[in-house]
Formats: sequence, structure tokens, C-alpha cells
Amino acid sequence: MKDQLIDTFFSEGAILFGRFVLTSGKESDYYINVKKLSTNPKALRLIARLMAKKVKELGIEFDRIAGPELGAVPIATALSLETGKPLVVVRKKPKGHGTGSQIEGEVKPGERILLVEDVTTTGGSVLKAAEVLERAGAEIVAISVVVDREEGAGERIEERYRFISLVTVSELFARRDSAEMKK
Ligand SMILES: O=P(O)(O)OC[C@H]1O[C@H](OP(=O)(O)OP(=O)(O)O)[C@H](O)[C@@H]1O
Ligand SMILES: O=C(O)c1cc(=O)[nH]c(=O)[nH]1
Repeated sequence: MKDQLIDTFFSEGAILFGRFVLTSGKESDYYINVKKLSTNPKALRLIARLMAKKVKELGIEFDRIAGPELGAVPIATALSLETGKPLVVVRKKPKGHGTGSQIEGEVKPGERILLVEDVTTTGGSVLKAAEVLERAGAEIVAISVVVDREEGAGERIEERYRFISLVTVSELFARRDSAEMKK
């Protein structure tokens, strides 16, 4: 399943090369567009199945799944359907009208949350979401990401939480290099 996911990144054109400014302000000569996969039902199902399998194998128990706006929302939703566990969505900022809420869905005090992310670079975005959930009384049992760019997020997140990645950029680029060698 993991190899299938890696292949899907290439077949869906989800790895772009050029100059990109990242959310952290860093610059990069490549960009992983996980949204290309999370908007494709077959690829999204594969991500959800792989994530559910990995979490189960590691014996991680949780009551609820959380997905921070925006990239993680379809992934967390698919994982909720796959596992039958309820969902919460964490906004980047509290809603400016209506409920004024930053969390959509209910977090009960002491609930064990599996926090999902699409891609991690510095880990700053997902750590902000973790803070919002903890302020609401949740316990973050693990942070699970589809792709880790290996630019410090793992080390930063692991200071406080269990960190799981489905694939790393090294694994993605190793596959590209081995495919090119075979040509
Ligand atoms: O680990 P970090 O350095 O925080 O970078 C990764 C974050 O950047 C992207 O989000 P983006 O801000 O582009 O928002 P979007 O998901 O709303 O498109 C991605 O979805 C992660 O949330
Ligand atoms: O750090 C980011 O903002 C980022 C990097 C990346 O490769 N893909 C993405 O969606 N966001």
C-alpha cells in the first residue's frame, strides 16, 4: 500500500518543481501538493486506509480525529469514515461571526485525539492546532502526517507528541531516482 501511495504522488502530478514560498516563509525548489491526492477518491481512500493501518499497528488508541484547516480536512474526514471515529475540524483562526468558534465539532475534556496533517515542513501549523485542542481539554495521542518534508517538523513535534509519517520526501525522491535509473 505504501508503494502504491508513493506511485500515486507521481501519477497524479502532486510533486511540483520550481520556486515556492511555503507557509513558514521558507523558500523551496519543490512543492508537495497533497491536495491533488485528497481530492481524488481513490487516492484519498488509500491515504485513509494506510493511516488507519499504521495507527492500529502502533497500538495508538484514540476517541476522535482532528483535521486542521484546510489541507488536512478531507484526510481527517476520510479517516473518520474509515475508522468510525468522530471528527473535529480546527480553523486557523476563530470564526469571525456566528459561533466565533475555532473548533467545529465537539471536543470533550480528556478526549484522546489523533491529529492529522497533510504535509509538515516546520510543524508550526499542526502544533498551533494541537495547542487549540489542548486548550479545549483534549489529549493529543499522536500527530499523523501524509508527507513529512524532513525539515525539522519531526524533531519539533517529537519534543511533545508521538509523530507518524506515511511517507517522507526522501522516500518520494528515492522512488523518482530509481525510476530514472531504470530508463
Ligand atoms: O509544517 P509547516 O511549516 O507549518 O507547513 C505545513 C503546512 O503548510 C500547509 O498549509 P497552508 O498554510 O498552505 O494551508 P492550507 O492547508 O490551508 O492550504 C500544509 O497544509 C501544512 O498545514
Ligand atoms: O510548507 C508548506 O507550506 C508546504 C510545503 C509543501 O511541500 N506542500 C504544502 O502544501 N505546503
